[in-house]
Amino acid sequence: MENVFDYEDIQLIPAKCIVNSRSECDTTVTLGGFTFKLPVVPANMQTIIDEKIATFLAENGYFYIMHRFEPEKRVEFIRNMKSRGLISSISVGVKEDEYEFIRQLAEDQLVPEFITIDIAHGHSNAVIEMIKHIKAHIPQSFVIAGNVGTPEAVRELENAGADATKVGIGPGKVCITKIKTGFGTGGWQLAALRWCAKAATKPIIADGGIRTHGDIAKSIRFGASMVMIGSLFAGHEESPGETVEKDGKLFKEYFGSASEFQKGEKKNVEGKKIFVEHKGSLVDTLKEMEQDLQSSISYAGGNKLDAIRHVDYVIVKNSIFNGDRVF
Ligand SMILES: NC(=O)C1=CN([C@@H]2O[C@H](COP(=O)(O)OP(=O)(O)OC[C@H]3O[C@@H](n4cnc5c(N)ncnc54)[C@H](OP(=O)(O)O)[C@@H]3O)[C@@H](O)[C@H]2O)C=CC1
Ligand SMILES: Nc1nc2c(ncn2[C@@H]2O[C@H](COP(=O)(O)O)[C@@H](O)[C@H]2O)c(=O)[nH]1
Repeated sequence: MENVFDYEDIQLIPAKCIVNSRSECDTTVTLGGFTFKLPVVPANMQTIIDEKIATFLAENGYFYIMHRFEPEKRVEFIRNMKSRGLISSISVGVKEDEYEFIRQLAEDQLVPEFITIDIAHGHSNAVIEMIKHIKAHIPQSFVIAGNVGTPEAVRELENAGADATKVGIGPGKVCITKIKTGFGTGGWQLAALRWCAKAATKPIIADGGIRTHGDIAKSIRFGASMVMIGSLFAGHEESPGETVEKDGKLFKEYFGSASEFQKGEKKNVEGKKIFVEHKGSLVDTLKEMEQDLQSSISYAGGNKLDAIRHVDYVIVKNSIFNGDRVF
């Protein structure tokens, strides 16, 4: 692999502005035949999304993926979303029970619009078999498969029938895969995304490592159709994590899906728990993300998201922040 870089190492180069106001810039994106307000999806993790947030996002035109850590609630969740005329978007694993779950959905003719296969090492026969199983039983569902970090993996999952692949092994804020295994895209997630996107014939979701709203634009530039984000969505009033007070300040917990806290046991732990500062309302963050992305589109010299895909860039190697803190 030549040129290896990450979000911090890149700056996008402005092109002549064609709008009179940033509000003219359109941040919408289409995935699986549906149009969403932002090319952003909160991570399918238990401290990031719950049924209430999923409903809010669906009602307001945002994409969401419900997590898979309360498997017994999924059927009722899909039924509820459908009864309200909302998109249902769930996650599955690859263990035996999940095969039965998919068969059950098919039998009940309960078709989620989106199914995400969510495991750590997605370049595996386990994921390939699950993609085929879903496509055999509920072919109408849009299948997102992951996570992967190489073009070979993207091709194999696409060939197995995945409608989109999710790229990112180890760049997450609460990830310790890189430390515990020595593997992953941590530290070069943006370059890995570019590498994978060159091989992809279907949409790619960039997952993990987003630390600023500008990183969303950079992900789009390097080939993502959608960006999955955990840490920036943690710590909101609405976030499911526990709230704690420390020295008069409010914090909320954010833990990894492969952490001891999620698993309830210390086995194959590849995630940790952190406390993030309370951030206020999720609505405000979504609004700010939209405004920042509208601004990115204007700097790209266009009025649609696609303009960002064509801008030039420079590699500045860790010097963007010039020693400053991000916020
Ligand atoms: N994006 C990322 O960088 C990472 C994300 N995660 C998240 O943590 C959660 C748990 O993930 P995961 O442990 O995969 O889910 P599961 O615990 O459901 O495991 C899925 C299956 O894959 C097997 N498996 C897991 N890791 C590997 C591996 N490295 N090699 C071979 N087989 C493996 C498991 O068996 P067994 O446990 O017996 O090995 C199990 O059969 C998910 O939500 C996932 O997205 C976790 C790590 C990295
Ligand atoms: N290695 C691990 N990765 C994890 C774990 N739980 C979630 N994740 C991944 O992180 C992203 C979110 O990243 P962020 O930088 O935006 O916070 C999430 O979507 C998963 O792919 C874990 O326990 N270990």
